[in-house]
Amino acid sequence: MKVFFKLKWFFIEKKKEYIIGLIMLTFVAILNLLPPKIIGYIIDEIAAKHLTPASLVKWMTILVLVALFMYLLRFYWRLLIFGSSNYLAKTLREKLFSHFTKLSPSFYQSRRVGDLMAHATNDISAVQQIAGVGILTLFDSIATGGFVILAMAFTIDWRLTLIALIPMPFMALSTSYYGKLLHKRFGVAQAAFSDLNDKTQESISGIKVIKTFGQQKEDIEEFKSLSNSVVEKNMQVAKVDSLFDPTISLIVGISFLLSLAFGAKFIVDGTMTIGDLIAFNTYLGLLVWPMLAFGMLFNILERGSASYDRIEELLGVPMDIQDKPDAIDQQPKGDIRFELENFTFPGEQVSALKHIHFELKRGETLGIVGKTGSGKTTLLKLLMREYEGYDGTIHFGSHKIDAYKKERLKEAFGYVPQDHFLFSTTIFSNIAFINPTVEKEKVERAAKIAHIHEDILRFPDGYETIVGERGVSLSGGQKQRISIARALLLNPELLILDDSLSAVDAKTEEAIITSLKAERQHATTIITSHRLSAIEHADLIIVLHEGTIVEKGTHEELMAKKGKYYEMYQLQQLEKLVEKGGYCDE
Ligand SMILES: Nc1ncnc2c1ncn2[C@@H]1O[C@H](COP(=O)(O)OP(=O)(O)OP(=O)(O)O)[C@@H](O)[C@H]1O
Repeated sequence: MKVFFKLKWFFIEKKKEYIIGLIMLTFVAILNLLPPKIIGYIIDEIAAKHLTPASLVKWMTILVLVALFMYLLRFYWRLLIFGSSNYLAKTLREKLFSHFTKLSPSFYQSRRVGDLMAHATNDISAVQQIAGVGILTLFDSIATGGFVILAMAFTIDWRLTLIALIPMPFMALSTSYYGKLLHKRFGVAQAAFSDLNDKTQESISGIKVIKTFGQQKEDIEEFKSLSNSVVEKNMQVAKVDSLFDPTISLIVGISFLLSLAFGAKFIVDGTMTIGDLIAFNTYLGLLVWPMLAFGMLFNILERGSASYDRIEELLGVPMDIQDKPDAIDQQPKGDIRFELENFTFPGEQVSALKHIHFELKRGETLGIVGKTGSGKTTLLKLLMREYEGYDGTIHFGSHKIDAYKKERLKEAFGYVPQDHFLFSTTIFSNIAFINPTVEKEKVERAAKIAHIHEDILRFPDGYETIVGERGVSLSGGQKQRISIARALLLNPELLILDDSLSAVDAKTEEAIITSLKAERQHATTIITSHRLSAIEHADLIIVLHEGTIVEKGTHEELMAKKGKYYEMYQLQQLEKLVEKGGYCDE
């Protein structure tokens, strides 16, 4: 029942609908009492040979009118109560989705997508049940059941009512026991469903890899085994679920038996009429649903409460990085200054970055090179404030990055990540992602700087060509260049290319870099790369090794130093030479 209290905010919001709906349900419950009473009365009239055709027509008309009125009331309460429960599902879904969009990368690293999807579907529908069927069963088990019992006791016979109610405590005990069992098994079934969801999501996303390695059969087997596990766990739920109805029917049957035996005795004693016994038994029949509802209520509340707790737990996951109360509502502009002593990822022992000190003037280009795992992306993530908790400071313009509102800070970046992502929509919409109504000329201009315009014109529908699963397949280099165009469209204060030229050939790389230099003379650019040709032109180059800067300077300075950069340069020249078959055209 505590879950109703937890959902107080929703019931208050929808109080009008629930109050009107429950008033209608009360009317239905009261009107429900009339037919048995009328039928009992008619039978007694028949037995006493008092029934006239006129009174029969009168009672029949009343019965029909009662039925019609109940029909209308039942339609409207369903509309109000079940309609509101849909609204609860919609509100929770939106809250959850909006919260998901604000959570940090570390949250997504620790949670499985399949799990999150299961929460957003199964758990929400279990909570929705509380506000719909849950309210109905609560009302029916207490009010409808209560009215029927009162009608039996006060309008027919209180002795027989007490006798017929003897088996009831057993029902309360068994439903509560089944409820607990169900809660446990439902949790297990839910976990199995999450695993299956996860597997499906992973298999569909990784279908190319699965096919390439010819692992379809193994994948299908694994899927089958998870699917079987879901069925098996749900069977365990169904077993308990299936015990509910027979148990309740058995208890109701005992009630009928008792009422028939003792009712017959009371008729023989002359303390009860046949009509009364028939009316009593009809009431007892009306009691079956409230009793079933009582059992269902436990079930719905157990499931819904566990689901609501899980949803609340997710909604309670704090956004890792929050704005300060006096955060600056202004987009940062200007020089970038790193004075970072140490950064370690949450839960890790070893530092990912140490002693990172450099300054980049507005409009300059920074090149970051280093072996894989040397900390290039981590440095960028800190600059974009995806992680905090480091020793030192990072300035952007005249303030530290954490002094700005996060939204405003983000606006300053045009970030092209290593693992670029294109949506299954048109090329135009992919580039115009941040501003779908932008003019075509601007999109084309960005595409020209990223040297993808010509490629796009060659596609069947030009900029309207659909990419991804529903459309054309693009090469890695084309995808990278579309991602670059997307970032360029923002005309960002700081453009970040995180190894974003790795899949384009050397000539295209050079052309892109030349256009970027010409277009972005007054804005800052950071390029990380394994290939030195991508950063050779930079105003400042830093060489990272095991999370720390081992060299920094311009290309010429670093070459003159004959250190790590020089070694990398020589090695890459040699590689180029080998690729060309041993001839150097310089
Ligand atoms: N979220 C994380 N949690 C813990 N460790 C991480 C996390 N992200 C990266 N690391 C670790 O930090 C180190 C630096 O990783 P980073 O991605 O910055 O390297 P990189 O230089 O960008 O490599 P690459 O060139 O392969 O992209 C690596 O050892 C990596 O395993």
